[in-house]
Amino acid sequence: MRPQSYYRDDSYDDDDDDRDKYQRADEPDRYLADDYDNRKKTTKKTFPDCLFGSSKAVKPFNMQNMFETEIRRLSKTINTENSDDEINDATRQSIIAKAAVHVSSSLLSSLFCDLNGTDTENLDEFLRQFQVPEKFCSLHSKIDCDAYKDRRHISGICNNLKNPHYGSAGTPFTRIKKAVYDDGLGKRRSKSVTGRPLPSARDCSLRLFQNKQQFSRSYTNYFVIFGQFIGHDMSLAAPAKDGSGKPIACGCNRNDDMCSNVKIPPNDPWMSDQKCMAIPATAEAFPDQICSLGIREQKNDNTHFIDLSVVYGSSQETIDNFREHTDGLLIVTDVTPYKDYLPQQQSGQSCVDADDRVKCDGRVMENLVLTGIVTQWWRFHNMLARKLKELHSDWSDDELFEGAKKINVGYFQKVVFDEYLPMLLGQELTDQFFPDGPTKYDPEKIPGVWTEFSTAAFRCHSLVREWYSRATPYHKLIDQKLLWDISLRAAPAWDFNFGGLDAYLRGSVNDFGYAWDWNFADQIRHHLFETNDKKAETKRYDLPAMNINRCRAHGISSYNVYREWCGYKRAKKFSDFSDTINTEGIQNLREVYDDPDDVDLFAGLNMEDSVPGGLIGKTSACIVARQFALIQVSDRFYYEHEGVFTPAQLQALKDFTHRSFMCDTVETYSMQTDPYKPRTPEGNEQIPCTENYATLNMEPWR
Ligand code: HEM
Ligand SMILES: [Ca+2]
Repeated sequence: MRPQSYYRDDSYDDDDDDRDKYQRADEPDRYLADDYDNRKKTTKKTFPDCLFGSSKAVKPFNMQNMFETEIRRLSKTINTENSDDEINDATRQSIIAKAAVHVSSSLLSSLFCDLNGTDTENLDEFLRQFQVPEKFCSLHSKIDCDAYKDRRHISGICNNLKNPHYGSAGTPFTRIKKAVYDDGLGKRRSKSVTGRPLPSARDCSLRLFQNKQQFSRSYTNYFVIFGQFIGHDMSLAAPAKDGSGKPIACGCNRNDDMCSNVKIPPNDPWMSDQKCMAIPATAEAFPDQICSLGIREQKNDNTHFIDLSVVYGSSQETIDNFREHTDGLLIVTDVTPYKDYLPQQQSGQSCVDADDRVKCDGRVMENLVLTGIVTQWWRFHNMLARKLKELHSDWSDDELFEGAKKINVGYFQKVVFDEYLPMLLGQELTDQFFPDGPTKYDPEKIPGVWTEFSTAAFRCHSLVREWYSRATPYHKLIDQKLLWDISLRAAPAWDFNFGGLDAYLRGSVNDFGYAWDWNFADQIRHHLFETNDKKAETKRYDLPAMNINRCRAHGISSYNVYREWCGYKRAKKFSDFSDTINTEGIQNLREVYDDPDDVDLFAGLNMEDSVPGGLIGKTSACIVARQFALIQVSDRFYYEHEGVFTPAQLQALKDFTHRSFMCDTVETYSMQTDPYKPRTPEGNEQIPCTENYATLNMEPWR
């Protein structure tokens, strides 16, 4: 039995004409960006009367003035709040981004007189006509890319020589479809197309999702967490910061656009002891990569490229802290006789289980398998730097560092594009989106990570399992831990009696992942980051609910819109979903949502059947395939694009097998040929690392 509604007791049987009952015939369909695009072509821009000639209208309009006044106002508030703190660059940036949003709103209120009731669909178009003055937006600044002609900049700038900022860290997520917000500007989508409130994201999660612990026999947990690692390379939604640059502390009573809290419905069987999940909003950003005004967008703190941001960071400051500054090496923690660990962070938050000396990177230590994967690429960097040093004893620290980084990123891209993606998408979609291997670099393409990709399509959270095995170097099972035991916790990594950190990596190539469906592990749906602290307002989180909530906060259109973008018909009634969702899934959706156009993207995607031959839902696969194709063609340094590697170097990267990489970077006696796939007695058996092993052939780099 699926749980009943915990939130809305007025849930009613859907009959497929509900939409018409609640929506006036002449009412614009606010949620359909495609319709918007079509209308735009045919209708002329019309603004309310009061735009011109009204006493309220600002005319002539001086953007620079409005900006300066707004920034002065905001800085003043900050100065009085934090008289001791220096205003640093990040703070200035955040003031300016805020000012942009404020100026947008005040400009709009004066031009449109009254935002309520205006045709909000035109706002974005209108605002985009104005550029933020140059001195307020660093993206205008001229950059000398000469030094980066043949190596990547740490922040991703100069990857595109024509538009140096494209794809760099701190630029906004781009979008497939125009944002839909309640007020047209940035307020989280909260209403059904019928006008009634949408159910709370937690309510959706409770009623839509289950936990049947369905395993997939086709991939390992290592494959699953590798996906998390890739996602974290491309995307880091910047958390909103307060005036002094500190992360926002959200409480359940706070109800402004800095927090995206999720309400807990009454009678929630798991969370009745908390009122909400308090969640900081994503920091706002200029709407495009050229500083126009416009409606709210979200900031990506990582480079959008696939360039191992999780390993090297996205800023000079970060990487400088982690470099040894001799021989191109990264700092490590020596745990002889085992392979090196990541360096100990000097500052930041403590891990949950540790005293104040052990700092925890919330992202790297999200789970210890992920920590292990980051460690593997860290170790590999140092292996490469040492090998390059053997070949080029005269190279400087910088040359060795950049050389090793380039090979590391190149090999990572090989694994992502040649191994991970074909398996995730299936051969059919891979052939469709990557027909002749990599396409030529195209500087006109904006290498943007789409908010729909990072907030929904690539949040493969239904694959996340409950229990995590530890295994010996001979792959004998030691024991299993709940996600909770290895999430933001350092101690198990130091537990060398049970194999230390690498025990989890070894376990992950033996464990299956969960299947793509609407089953989510209780560990992430009811117990994520659970704390025993009685005083904590948020005692635990629900990850699928957070995903749904994030979709709404990021102004993401409904699932229906993306179905259509992927070539399926836009559903007018729930049963029209039947080409992507089975009967039971459709029934689930019908019980929760008023209208097919209400279905949140994340929810819709996780009700879907998998793409034939692939491992994730049909629409997700379509979005993911297109996203990776876009990132590939807009990445000047993509490993097969001209000039990055010589043909012999490329061949060496291709010949270096994933299994040998595992043998090089994991403390293990043996490994299966394809670590993404479960070991089988024949075809994918685990064989000793001493057999059929060949490390990366460095001759072409001599
Ligand atoms: C143990 C497993 C995992 C945990 C505990 C976890 C947890 C989280 C959390 C807490 C967030 C932020 C949610 C929010 O505030 O909106 C997040 C975001 C995300 N997750 Fe996961 N995740 C896991 C596995 C995965 C996997 C397997 C994938 C993909 C293959 C994935 C892809 C993503 C992506 C793309 C984001 C957005 C990142 C951003 O833009 O900041 N995650 N995850
Ligand atoms: Ca990146």
